[in-house]
Amino acid sequence: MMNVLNHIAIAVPDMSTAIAHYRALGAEVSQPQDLPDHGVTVVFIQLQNTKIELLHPLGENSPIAGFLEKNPTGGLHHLCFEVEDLGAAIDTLSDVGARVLGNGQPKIGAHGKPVIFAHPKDFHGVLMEFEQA
Ligand SMILES: CC[C@H](C(=O)O)C(=O)SCCNC(=O)CCNC(=O)[C@H](O)C(C)(C)COP(=O)(O)OP(=O)(O)OC[C@H]1O[C@@H](n2cnc3c(N)ncnc32)[C@H](O)[C@@H]1OP(=O)(O)O
Ligand SMILES: [Co+2]
Repeated sequence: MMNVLNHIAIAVPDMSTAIAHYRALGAEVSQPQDLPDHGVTVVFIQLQNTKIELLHPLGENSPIAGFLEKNPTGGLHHLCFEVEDLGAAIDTLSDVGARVLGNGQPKIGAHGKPVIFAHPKDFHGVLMEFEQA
């Protein structure tokens, strides 16, 4: 069901500073992408075996605003796994008692594919994102 780690997401209080840090390390950093439907601006750092997603709040009701209030210098925000069948993943999450966020309906993510999130309190303290492979 899940066998690829698509990205590791980090919430950052200042996107320009974060981009500069990763570029200084020689990382390949994408241009910022506003995702108003998700309340974030994202940047992807391409690695050989996965990606890092830098996240910054966008708009008034960003779902990551609370996280940055609690973690003002930023922090690891979520893991994103690719799954062959997102519908089956939703069913499995329900079977194991994990709440699927956003009324359980997939949304189109930064890669133009459907994604869902499972509540961190139901996954050992880790916010889990699942993206249709
Ligand atoms: C999809 C586009 C893009 C992509 O990759 O394509 C993205 O990844 S967009 C990423 C941004 N979108 C989301 O994160 C959507 C899902 N997230 C949410 O709905 C919220 O962030 C939620 C519900 C997980 C938390 O919201 P909020 O912090 O406002 O709620 P609470 O303060 O009530 O938090 C409840 C409880 O959970 C802890 N928490 C919050 N965020 C995280 C986290 N990222 N990792 C681990 N734990 C988290 C928070 O501290 C609270 O714990 P408590 O012990 O009760 O204080
Ligand atoms: Co993500």
